[in-house]
Amino acid sequence: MLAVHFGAGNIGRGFIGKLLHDAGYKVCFVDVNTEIVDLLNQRNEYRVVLASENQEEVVVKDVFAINSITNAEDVIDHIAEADLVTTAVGPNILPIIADVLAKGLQKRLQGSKKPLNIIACENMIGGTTLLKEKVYEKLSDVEKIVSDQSFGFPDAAVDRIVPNQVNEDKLMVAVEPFYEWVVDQSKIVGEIPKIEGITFVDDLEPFIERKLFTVNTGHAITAYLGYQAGLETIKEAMDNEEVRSIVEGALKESGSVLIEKYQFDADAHMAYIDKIIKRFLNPFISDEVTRVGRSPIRKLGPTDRLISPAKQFSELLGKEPLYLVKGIAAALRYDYEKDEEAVQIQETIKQGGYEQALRDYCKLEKDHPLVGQIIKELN
Ligand SMILES: NC(=O)c1ccc[n+]([C@@H]2O[C@H](COP(=O)([O-])OP(=O)(O)OC[C@H]3O[C@@H](n4cnc5c(N)ncnc54)[C@H](O)[C@@H]3O)[C@@H](O)[C@H]2O)c1
Ligand SMILES: O=P(O)(O)OC[C@@H](O)[C@@H](O)[C@H](O)[C@H](O)CO
Repeated sequence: MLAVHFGAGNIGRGFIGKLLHDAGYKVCFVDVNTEIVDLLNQRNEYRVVLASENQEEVVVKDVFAINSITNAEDVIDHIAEADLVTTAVGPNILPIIADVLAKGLQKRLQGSKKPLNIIACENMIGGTTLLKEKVYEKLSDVEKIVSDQSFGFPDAAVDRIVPNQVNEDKLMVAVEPFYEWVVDQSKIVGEIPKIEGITFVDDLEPFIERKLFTVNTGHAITAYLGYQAGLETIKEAMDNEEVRSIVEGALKESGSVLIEKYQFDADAHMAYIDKIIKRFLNPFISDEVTRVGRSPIRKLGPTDRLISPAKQFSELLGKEPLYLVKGIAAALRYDYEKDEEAVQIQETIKQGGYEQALRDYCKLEKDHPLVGQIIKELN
């Protein structure tokens, strides 16, 4: 069995590639990073180390890689033959890979009639759906009709903290022990792939919102407050009492939305929050606040981890989200100069003030109650 996986980065190698290998797939990584592609082809294996007391290590074998910039035709040929396609490239890159993916699917339609599932493993609501839209923009009307029968585009939620890291062995990747991969079963075509570690569900929405509005809401707020306090890592930020109490407050707020909306058991959800906070405090992981805070325009988007739970708290529960607002304010203050999106937000604020940034990036109009609350917090 062949799996084509776009993105041989932290999650690609440290999580998805490993699970696919364990399930018996030969993994073909597609990336634009020449050094990583060459190393994968020289060794055909890499190490994954668990960031825990025992530092257990496994070797992921039977892998190779293709550079999609210099070797797009090869990527297309492999998609035409693949049994599964997955991605972990980052939400902003999905529209870019859509081109080569569409060409691979077009080629496949000329030959094999084997069904194929494509799963985007990105931190966003509807990642695979977005990828499908971008792919379909490149197909003819007839190809779209055949594709509807042959190709499945299930959305997914993925959870495993894999920090940026510099290791002597450039292919090695250290990952936290915990992981969760949930896939929307209703959109699968053909047989359900047998991959240990994937939970297939009929309704993904509660799972993706629970993950994004707990793990990623808490993570982002820790990062932005930590940055503001001059701290470098997520653990350092969580060790700061003030940061921690704001993060805990924000997770109670997003939690009350999730409990109300999906009828989650309140005690079980509090246990889920506790577990996540412990993961942020993992002493074997050093995760920079600038990685976790990366791309603040994306993170301040209307359906993402900060604005969506705050809006739902305000609109669904009719209350003011005190702690989520503090997190949003910290995100708007994030001025890390090596992050292009942070620089762009600061420029917008300089030109048009906070109201303009809230309108442009968060899609919050002036009369939304959150706008006044966020600006009050910023002032
Ligand atoms: N790291 C984590 O803790 C974590 C956990 C869960 C989900 N995620 C999600 O997984 C995705 C990847 O995150 P990551 O942390 O692995 O990032 P990363 O930067 O380590 O990996 C991304 C990889 O994509 C490659 N890439 C960039 N453009 C490409 C292109 N056009 N074609 C093919 N490959 C391309 C990069 O070279 C890089 O190797 C993101 O959506 C992220 O939100 C990350
Ligand atoms: O990947 P991002 O930029 O959407 O978010 C940064 C981190 O919060 C994220 O990568 C987490 O480590 C991950 O989502 C844990 O499952």
